[in-house]
Amino acid sequence: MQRENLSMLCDFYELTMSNGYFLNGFYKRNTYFDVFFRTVPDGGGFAIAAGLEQIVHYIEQLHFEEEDIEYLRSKKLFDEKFLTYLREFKFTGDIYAVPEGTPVFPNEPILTVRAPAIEAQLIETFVLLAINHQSLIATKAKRIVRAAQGRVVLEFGSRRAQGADGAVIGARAAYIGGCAGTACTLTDELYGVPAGGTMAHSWVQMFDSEYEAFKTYCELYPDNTTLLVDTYNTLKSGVPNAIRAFKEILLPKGITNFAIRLDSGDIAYLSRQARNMLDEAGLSCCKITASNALDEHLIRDLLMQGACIDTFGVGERLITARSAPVFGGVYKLVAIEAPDGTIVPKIKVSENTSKITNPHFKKLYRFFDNESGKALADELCIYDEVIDPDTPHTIFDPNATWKTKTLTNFTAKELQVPIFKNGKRVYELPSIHDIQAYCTEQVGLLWDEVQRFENPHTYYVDLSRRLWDIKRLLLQDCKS
Ligand SMILES: Nc1ncnc2c1ncn2[C@@H]1O[C@H](COP(=O)(O)OP(=O)(O)OP(=O)(O)O)[C@@H](O)[C@H]1O
Ligand SMILES: O=P(O)(O)OC[C@H]1O[C@H](OP(=O)(O)OP(=O)(O)O)[C@H](O)[C@@H]1O
Ligand SMILES: O=C(O)c1cccnc1
Repeated sequence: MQRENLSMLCDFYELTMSNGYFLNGFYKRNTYFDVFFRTVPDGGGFAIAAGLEQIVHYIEQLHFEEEDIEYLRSKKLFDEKFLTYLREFKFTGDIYAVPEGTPVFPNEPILTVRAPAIEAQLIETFVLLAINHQSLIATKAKRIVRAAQGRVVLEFGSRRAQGADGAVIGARAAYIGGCAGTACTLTDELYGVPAGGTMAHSWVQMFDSEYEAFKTYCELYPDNTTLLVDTYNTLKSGVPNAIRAFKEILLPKGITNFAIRLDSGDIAYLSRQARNMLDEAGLSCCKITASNALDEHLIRDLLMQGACIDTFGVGERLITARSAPVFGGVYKLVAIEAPDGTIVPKIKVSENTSKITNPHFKKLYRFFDNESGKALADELCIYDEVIDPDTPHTIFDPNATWKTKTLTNFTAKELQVPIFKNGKRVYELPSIHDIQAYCTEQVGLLWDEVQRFENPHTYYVDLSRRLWDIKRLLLQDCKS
């Protein structure tokens, strides 16, 4: 969380390598690292980038305390001069990243670090954990929200999250992905994600009667009351008692924005029956919330069954991204600077061609069709390449180079923006509401074929001709 110093939250090898860089004279050598991922969770067509704000806070407070240095000394592995260097350690490099909420695709750099070797190495673990966690949850939330087809989705998962960060930061990411709010109070206090909720079964059980429980709650919280109707018998007692409480307590006050919540049983059937009962009682204003181990598949299924649901409360399957709980973002060295400042591209080779990295300090462009406004393809270019939108631009599939497409009436947008320059922040963090709105807008610019749940079209992430040539030469020259 943003108030803690998390400099020691790194894999131990970052420190042993850094000690080695220090002793081998590499530590002033500028390096370039890219963060990218290889597959979209759940077989989706796109992911949502998130986690940058936590990285910014982390970088800004990056330093080692005396007690950290004492701990490292106790390991008897680190050179005294390295430990002295850590005393003054701070981040002095550059970071470029796509803004949070941007739809992103496999193999493109979400974030790029240019920094002296030790600095770039030491931040690897935190940078990856922030992006991997929040991008995972934002991507899952976007799927769930899209399945709800405009209905409200609330994040209810804190109690089932994997730890405090999983809950608090996870709820932040869920909001970026389009949830309307969260049950997590701390996420509201820290990040301004609207917190709210309904009631638990314990409230209903506490009173002598269900009606008394409902009546008391309506009197206490007349605005936005949601009554949980499944503690005893949803249709025989829960809904009738709720109708009575609404009519006796809220309607006379002119209040009409209330709801019931269904949390067990056949939600499609119960919601249709409850809707009929509410309508017949003249309470068509009453909304219906549903919860109980929901996810995008169940929500789609419920809607296909004609469920009458206005709001979905989604907990465990969202906050743990249960169906695909790993966002495989990686942090790879793509270039180093020679002592004269020349940028030397580096590649990581693999038997598995999809794991071969894209070398060099790069730019990431997204092309939009000027007529439809839709995103056409992304292209990775060398850092000094400029794309002229007034000249036709031919892109090609890097894995099947004969497949080409020439773009004419297009806009080219650079996706990464500078976040840090020489260790100083140059980026103003947007509000969480602006991030959510940006995410909604940008996802709307993807073709439906890329957005669909099953077997989406693969969105093109191409390499410029220059980058492709450099990659090919590096692969030819590569020495083991
Ligand atoms: N109509 C439906 N179609 C598909 N899935 C549903 C439907 N109604 C409920 N579910 C889902 O079925 C799962 C289990 O519900 P089930 O009725 O077996 O248990 P429950 O209602 O939690 O039981 P309990 O009464 O003990 O709380 C939940 O994930 C729930 O969201
Ligand atoms: O199922 P999820 O998607 O995780 O949604 C959150 C669940 O948490 C609550 O149940 P819980 O049994 O923990 O408490 P309650 O019955 O006392 O509300 C709530 O009633 C939901 O069922
Ligand atoms: O407010 C709610 O209804 C709620 C909050 C957390 C978990 N389940 C439900």
